[in-house]
Amino acid sequence: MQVDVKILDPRVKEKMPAYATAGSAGLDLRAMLDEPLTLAPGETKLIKTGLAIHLADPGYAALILPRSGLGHKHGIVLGNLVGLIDSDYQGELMVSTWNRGKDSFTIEPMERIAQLVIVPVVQMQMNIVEDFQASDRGAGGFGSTGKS
Ligand SMILES: O=c1ccn([C@H]2C[C@H](O)[C@@H](COP(=O)(O)OP(=O)(O)OP(=O)(O)O)O2)c(=O)[nH]1
Ligand SMILES: [Mg+2]
Repeated sequence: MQVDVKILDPRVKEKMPAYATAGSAGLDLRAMLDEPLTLAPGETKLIKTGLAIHLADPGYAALILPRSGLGHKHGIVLGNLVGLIDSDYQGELMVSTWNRGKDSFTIEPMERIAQLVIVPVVQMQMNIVEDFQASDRGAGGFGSTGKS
């Protein structure tokens, strides 16, 4: 799918986000920092990516997700847990970077800090009803089907 992209930081041009393998779902986003940024345990900083995208079609959205290595090994995840990029958003993609770990972590300029995934979206039209047609599950949830 073709998406309009604006490059807001010339450094992006040298290292354009790319799918690492043919089957990759995510494009890695880089930290457009001027100097290394140390995040103390518990600290959150909004980091620029130097990129803007305009999906334009409400049938799509983009998600910003953590990278598994950074998240699992170093506790570097997202302050908003998941970033949701609306199809009509035209501003710079920003990564809320949260150190949920116990140690300080330093992010280097241009380091790949998160990944962007395009997903299909369905907007719902609300059909208001008094009762739902019965389903097997009904209102059961939160472990109602047991463990094994
Ligand atoms: O990690 C993120 C999350 C959001 N955004 C941008 C794109 C998104 O379309 C816009 C609004 O995001 P969201 O709707 O999640 O935030 P909000 O707090 O509801 O702000 P708004 O009132 O602007 O919708 O902010 C980012 O750049 N990075
Ligand atoms: Mg919103």
